[in-house]
Amino acid sequence: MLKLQKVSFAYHKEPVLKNISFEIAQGENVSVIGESGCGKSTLLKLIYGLLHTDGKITWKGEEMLGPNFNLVPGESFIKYLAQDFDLMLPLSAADNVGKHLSNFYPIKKKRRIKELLEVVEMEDLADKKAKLLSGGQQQRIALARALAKEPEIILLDEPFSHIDHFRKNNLRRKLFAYLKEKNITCIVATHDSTDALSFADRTFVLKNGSIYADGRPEDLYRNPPNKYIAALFGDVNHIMLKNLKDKETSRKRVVLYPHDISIVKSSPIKAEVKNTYFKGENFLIQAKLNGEDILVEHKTDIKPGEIIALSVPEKLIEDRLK
Ligand SMILES: Nc1ncnc2c1ncn2[C@@H]1O[C@H](COP(=O)(O)OP(=O)(O)OP(=O)(O)O)[C@@H](O)[C@H]1O
Repeated sequence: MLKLQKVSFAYHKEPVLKNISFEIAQGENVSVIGESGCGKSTLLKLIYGLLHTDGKITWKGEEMLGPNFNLVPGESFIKYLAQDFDLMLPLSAADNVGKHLSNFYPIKKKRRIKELLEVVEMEDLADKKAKLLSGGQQQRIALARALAKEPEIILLDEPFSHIDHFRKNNLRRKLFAYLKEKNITCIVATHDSTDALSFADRTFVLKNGSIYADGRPEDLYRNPPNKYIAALFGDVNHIMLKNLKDKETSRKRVVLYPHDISIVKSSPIKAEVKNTYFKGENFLIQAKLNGEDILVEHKTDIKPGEIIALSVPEKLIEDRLK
């Protein structure tokens, strides 16, 4: 188990992380989400041992003492994939992957490099120099290198940020299945809601230097406690209740995703369409509801200027207000 107790950190005066405590089980996949600058990378660097904290970080009961006590910062059983990939550019893709593997068993080493290149779908480019690879290809090689020595914990900072959509989904499925199979504990700092929703066992939301929410991704998505959390998963509305409910007088607002709101034949809730955006399977309709901007998902295009009637299930509103 990875355990953090009262971990705080400041680069200068202002603390970036304040009294963070949590436990992560071996083999668990945790995603860390939060707005840019909230401290996701800093948290990973603290766990890896690049930054010092007065708090306590333990793995399987052993305290990790951090850079003030280790000659070479960074724990050997942890791999940290930073946002800059730190590859050896003159070396080939394969040599980068095998950089930390022992030369004592050359056949074993070759087999391991091949296995890893397959995981990141880079077998065809094994002999190409890293400097000649694209950003996404370099990122995949850096991922393979991080896995090479089978770490006990892997810390991934925006691991798919340079990889195209087409490849990303397949790579994600392969990588996270591989980590589960090997029981490698994984923490992913990400802006990408798919990383958080589809693959994580648990999601931490960071805000103002603290763990603002800690839960199953499904629960955080379905019942977002507030707009900040809902917005991390995509477009979100924060609508005045009185614009949705007759006789409502309070100033309460409710968090609703665009797909929570339906366009119906008739209803007392009327809005004027301002813009329509094609989103593949659906259109995102931007409309004005009593002066408030509202986003609604709909199967077909609707022209600006048209008046639409909207409906939201009562039960959903009640649940979101709880
Ligand atoms: N080396 C540094 N020196 C001083 N301040 C830093 C340093 N690195 C980060 N910071 C500051 O610490 C805060 C947290 O940064 P961090 O990189 O951990 O955030 P993040 O959530 O990972 O951001 P992003 O999502 O944009 O990658 C930011 O305000 C940032 O400006």
